[in-house]
Amino acid sequence: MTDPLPNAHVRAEILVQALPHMQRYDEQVVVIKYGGHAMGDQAAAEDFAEDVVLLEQSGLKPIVVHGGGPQIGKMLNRLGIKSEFQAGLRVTDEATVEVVEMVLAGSINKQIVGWIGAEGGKAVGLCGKDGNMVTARKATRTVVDPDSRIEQAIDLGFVGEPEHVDRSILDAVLKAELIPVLAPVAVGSDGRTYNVNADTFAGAIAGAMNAKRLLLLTDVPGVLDKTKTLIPELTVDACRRLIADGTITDGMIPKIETCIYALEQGVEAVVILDGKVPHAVLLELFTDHGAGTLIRRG
Ligand SMILES: Nc1ncnc2c1ncn2[C@@H]1O[C@H](COP(=O)(O)OP(=O)(O)O)[C@@H](O)[C@H]1O
Ligand SMILES: CC(=O)N[C@@H](CCC(=O)OP(=O)(O)O)C(=O)O
Repeated sequence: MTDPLPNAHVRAEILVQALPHMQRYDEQVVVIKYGGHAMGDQAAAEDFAEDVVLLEQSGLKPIVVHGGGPQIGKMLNRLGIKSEFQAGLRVTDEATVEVVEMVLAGSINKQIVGWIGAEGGKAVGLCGKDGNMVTARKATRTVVDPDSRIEQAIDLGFVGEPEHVDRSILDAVLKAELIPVLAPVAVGSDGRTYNVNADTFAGAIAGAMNAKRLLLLTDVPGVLDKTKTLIPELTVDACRRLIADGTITDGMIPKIETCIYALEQGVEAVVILDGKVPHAVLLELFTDHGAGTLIRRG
């Protein structure tokens, strides 16, 4: 007979092991970045919301930062606007930034707030523009022309890089025992809206909040080697070698750059893990074996 409630069993088993781990995290901030790919699975999304509520009830201070790349892509497609990426970032013109804000700070943000509410938690959905929480400068990138090998600057439009995080709003929200859910949209010194990569945004939040852990939930088990086997633990130096030899590519590059930045800012450890695994967050924080790839300084 099939188990009618397999995830409830997973959760119960995890909770038996959880107590000593909970003490380790007491009152500590944990930033959880929930990627757009991980969000696609409704059952896993509900488990995710349940985990976030349980963390808050256990005395931790979870902060959720969400992405929504695939969902933005779908909406742009419906509106007949072409998606273009350069160096892993969405080239964001006036029309695109409007859609990005609508999808991220509008529908996805409120959907996650709703999931957490349905699990008995109280979440507050914000973006970086609220109270000038996250200010951004225009992102600059260069690409090397494959034929001439000449480096060229590329204009990404309204793509931002976090410049300053004002933690006072987040402190107030956490003090009120509410769960912040943040969309990676920021404001520039020119008052314009900037689209920030969600991993980068999560790293800036984790750094500013002196988070104990930054968890990056994606759609792969963690960092994989050339044979597609999970690497359970990596140092910063090892990550740099894997980027240089082409093992780490595409969307995993901004994730690793975020990990390195967060560790430099004092975050104790960063974990990249599969958000589609039932109760991935609880497994990582509250069991001995953890999940995904743990990245430490060194
Ligand atoms: N070495 C690697 N290990 C795991 N994933 C990798 C690696 N190199 C590149 N990737 C790619 O990075 C993707 C995760 O980044 P991304 O698609 O941006 O996720 P998200 O939407 O969760 O932010 C994986 O689905 C995979 O295709
Ligand atoms: C500048 C830039 O690329 N911004 C991203 C923001 C969303 C994001 O990062 O979502 P995921 O985490 O699901 O990939 C974008 O427009 O797709």
